Amino acid sequence: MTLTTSNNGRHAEVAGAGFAGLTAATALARRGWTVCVHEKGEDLREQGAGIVLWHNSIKVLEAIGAYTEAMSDSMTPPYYETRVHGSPVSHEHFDGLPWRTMTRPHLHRSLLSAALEAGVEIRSGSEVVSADPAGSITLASGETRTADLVVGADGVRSKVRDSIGFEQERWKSGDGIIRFLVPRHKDELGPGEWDNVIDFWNLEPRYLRVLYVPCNERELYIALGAPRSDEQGSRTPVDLDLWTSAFPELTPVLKSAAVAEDARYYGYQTTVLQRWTRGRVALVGDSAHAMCPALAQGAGTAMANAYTLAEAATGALHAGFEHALEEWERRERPITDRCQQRSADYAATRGMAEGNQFGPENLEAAVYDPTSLLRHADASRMER
Ligand SMILES: Cc1cc2nc3c(=O)[nH]c(=O)nc-3n(C[C@H](O)[C@H](O)[C@H](O)COP(=O)(O)OP(=O)(O)OC[C@H]3O[C@@H](n4cnc5c(N)ncnc54)[C@H](O)[C@@H]3O)c2cc1C
Ligand SMILES: Cc1ncc(C(=O)O)c(CO)c1O
Repeated sequence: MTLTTSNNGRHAEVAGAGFAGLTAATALARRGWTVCVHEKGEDLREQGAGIVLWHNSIKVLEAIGAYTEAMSDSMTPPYYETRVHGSPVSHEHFDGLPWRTMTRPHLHRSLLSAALEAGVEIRSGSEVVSADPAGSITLASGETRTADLVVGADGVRSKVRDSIGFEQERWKSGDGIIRFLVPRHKDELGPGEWDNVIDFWNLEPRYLRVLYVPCNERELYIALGAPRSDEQGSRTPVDLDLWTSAFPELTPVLKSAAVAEDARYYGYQTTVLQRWTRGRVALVGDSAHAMCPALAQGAGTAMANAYTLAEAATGALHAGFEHALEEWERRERPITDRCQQRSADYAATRGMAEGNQFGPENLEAAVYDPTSLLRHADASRMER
């Protein structure tokens, strides 16, 4: 079934069919835009493991028609637990704030269905090589396509961004992780609260960490953290003896991780741009603000910003279009900047190991509702 929306005469070209690109495309199409998404990969799918979403992106899923599918086959764990050297340090519940865990392929499929239902055209095997702020993109095939709005959602190595020459600072953190989706192994894990998210930290004699995130009854996301400089800890395939000696209680799931194909170590990285927009081009997601995952908000802020971009671009008058994009950045960016900075600080200090870190400041991005028409009025009331 395709939604019937009346065409508003505007056209968008989107680079990248990741979480940010699909969200922007769907939100635009539901507002009457014709939208073409270019994905350089031959397949429309998301690799990688699991993801934690919070209220901000859950609201976006609702607003773009992806909620029902995303909520099926996903879960809200009872608690977000933190343990250091095997001892519990916190059990967080977030006072009823909605949050959800799921696999990345599941989130991607849910967004893809919503995009197709909204009438978005998606071209796979179509790489964007450059963009022009006047409103066009050029593909690897040599074709140039014009648009009222160009969305650069082409990830951390964005060609839309780099072809235009957005000023940016990028840095790598000392830590990183190897991610896996493995079977739950609930029976073999023995008694315990295995439906919780459990962040297992070992800080002595060396930093090794396992973030345990159940995604549904069958699938478990685990992220194995170690410093880049630790050759043994960052090695793939993982060194099973090292990991089971550090986390013996997780032996059944670590055994599955050790035989996974395509395991890869991801070093944390941060990208901060001076501006997210230039002319008719707007960047969303990792192309604009790649962040360390400590607060689990990379995709959440990407989806929130993609949604509000669609809203701002739709409301913009033709003559004031570029100014409207600048205004969008001015309004929406501070929350993402603060979240990104906090995430980088936590990655540097490993401070999440203290537990009980999801207080009001760290949940700022999660609590935000990018779909609320009252949100700016709320924010200005709070500032006063
Ligand atoms: C280890 C780790 C754990 C994380 N955990 C969480 C979490 O729990 N919660 C959370 O919210 N976030 C998390 N994140 C962040 C999240 O994964 C990213 O922020 C999010 O995936 C960014 O989405 P995106 O669409 O901007 O980019 P991407 O997912 O990178 O998508 C970009 C897409 O564009 C395509 N592409 C690239 N170049 C081109 C081109 N030139 N032309 C056409 N297509 C192109 C790519 O193939 C890809 O499909 C985590 C990140 C990491 C590294
Ligand atoms: C949900 C989540 N939180 C925190 C981290 C993190 O590394 O700090 C990661 C990746 O390991 C996550 O996937």
